[in-house]
Amino acid sequence: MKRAIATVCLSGTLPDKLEAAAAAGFEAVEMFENDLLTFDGTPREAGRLCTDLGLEVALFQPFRDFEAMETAQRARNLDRAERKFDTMQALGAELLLVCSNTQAATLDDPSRAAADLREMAERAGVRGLRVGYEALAWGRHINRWRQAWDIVRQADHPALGLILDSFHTLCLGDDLAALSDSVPAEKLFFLQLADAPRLSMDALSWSRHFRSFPGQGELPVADFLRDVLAAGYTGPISLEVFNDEFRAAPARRIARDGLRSLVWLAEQAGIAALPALPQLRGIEFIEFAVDEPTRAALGAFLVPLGFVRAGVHRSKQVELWRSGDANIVLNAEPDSAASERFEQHGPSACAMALRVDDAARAALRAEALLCSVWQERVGEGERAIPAVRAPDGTLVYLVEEGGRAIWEDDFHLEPQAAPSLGITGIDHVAQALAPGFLESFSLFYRAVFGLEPEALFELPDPYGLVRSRAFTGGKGAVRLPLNVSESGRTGTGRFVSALAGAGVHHIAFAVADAAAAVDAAGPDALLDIPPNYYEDIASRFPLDDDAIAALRARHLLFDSAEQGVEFRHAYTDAFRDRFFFEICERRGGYAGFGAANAGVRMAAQRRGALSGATPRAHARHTDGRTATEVNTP
Ligand SMILES: O=C(O)c1ccc(O)c(O)c1
Ligand SMILES: [Mg+2]
Repeated sequence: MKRAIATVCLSGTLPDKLEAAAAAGFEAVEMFENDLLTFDGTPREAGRLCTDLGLEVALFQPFRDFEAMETAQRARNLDRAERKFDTMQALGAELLLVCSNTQAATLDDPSRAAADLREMAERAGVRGLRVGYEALAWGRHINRWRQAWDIVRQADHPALGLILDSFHTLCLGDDLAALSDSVPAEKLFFLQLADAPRLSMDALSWSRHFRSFPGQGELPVADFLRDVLAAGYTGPISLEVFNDEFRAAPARRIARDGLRSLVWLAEQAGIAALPALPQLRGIEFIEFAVDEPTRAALGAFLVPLGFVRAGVHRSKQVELWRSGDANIVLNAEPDSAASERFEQHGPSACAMALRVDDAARAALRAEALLCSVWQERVGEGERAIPAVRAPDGTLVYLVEEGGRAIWEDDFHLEPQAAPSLGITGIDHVAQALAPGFLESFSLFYRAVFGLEPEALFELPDPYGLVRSRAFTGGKGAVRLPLNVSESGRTGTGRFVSALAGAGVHHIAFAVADAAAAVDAAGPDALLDIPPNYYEDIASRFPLDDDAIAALRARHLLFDSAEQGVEFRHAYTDAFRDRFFFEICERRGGYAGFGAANAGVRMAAQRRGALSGATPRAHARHTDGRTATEVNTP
């Protein structure tokens, strides 16, 4: 089955778009008329460009406002069609998309529409061309595929068929029920696919600005594809996405995301197999790129959370820091992926390791989904751990559970002090993304690791809104909230600009008892929360005075989904106004992230940043000792 992409999906000039589509591996394109109009060359030259790149022009579009007009306009429209047929023949495109008429002047007369389309198809057929009719969701009289099909059936011309577009059907809450009973396979001329987030707005604005690739949104596109294939469709599967961010992003990245979405969708629709999804067991470690001074500072910053240096790498300038069962790797090795990251971005998380059932199979799946798989050079006797590159270049290591822990192979482990905070592991890792990366990351985590999107939250930072959607998998073993802010002044926005890119913004450690953990960390380790917050908590939740007092005394934030399903959490200040840490306790299967508290947290962190205060957790150990000394009894 041919895979195609509409030129409108991609940024740049027509040659940029075509090169990106070909480089990603598409076999065909839909030529948008506007991309041809602005191309500095003839349609024949555009066609040759496609041929040279190995791309078929599977469709030319759109042809608008054609059918069911008054008589005078009808003649002009047919002339207009003839001119476009000339263009198509020069271009080497055989199929024209006619979208349903949106003009106020169009007649509500399906017979007229059928007669007009029949005449157009007759003229196309003479030239060996074909016409496909698509119902736009905002068409004046025709906005459902069933109406479009009634007209195509009535027109009854071999050069006229139906074009299906998942967005136009799914955005209206419609589906393809009865498609295979009503439409013969040879009348299905073309298939366009797009996903979108569920938004409540008019269909036209939604379609023109917020479409996304399958798997990046919330519409049941895989079901849609399955229904079209069940009806016997064998033509190209083509992506048609109008998206403000995609238009501005590098064409090659977007084209690759597009093909990744089709590879994944083929699996979802049951027409192709990929190596099975990994079983996710948790987050084994987070790795930070540091240099020597930053390593000491970050180590010291982690001490109040119970972290101690637990090991030193056998051959590299890498340390393992550990609190309970949570692992943080501080990598200062010159000439490594981490040092490259440090040079470009300063202190930042450069890798995350997921515990999986089968690392080799997970890597094969990632490769099948067009991800680059990376392998750091290893020393004698050290473990080779494959890593997949996330869309921002961060490495996602694949660590197999069972057998010897990687730490035993690669590190000289040091005897540890007893864990003082009761940290049981990494609860979640939140990433701040530059605008335009949310769709890329969503598809990456969903397709490669099977993480599923949770509800979307809008979090009020004092200086702008932050949009947040968490991806979770392995029954809560892996939780990754993704945050995006259009404003450069929010915590998320400042982090993204400081980092010149996306990255891990905070790491939450799971504890069994948040109150005990805060007590163990000490009164200054965690962020102050204003008293107003606790007045509000008292009004929102059925907590008694003692429970409120216990939260307030420890600056713990609280959330509850229902009786007994509760979340208690607390944050550090940000390390150098960059990333920060959280401890959290889940009770009764609480599955969220305390989104309602994010605004309070962001305001408190902003106060800290504006007052120029030394990060609290850091301040405890500015007594002249280095992080290593602090850890050495
Ligand atoms: O937004 C539009 O006008 C438009 C045009 C052509 C299409 O195929 C489509 O799905 C939408
Ligand atoms: Mg369309």
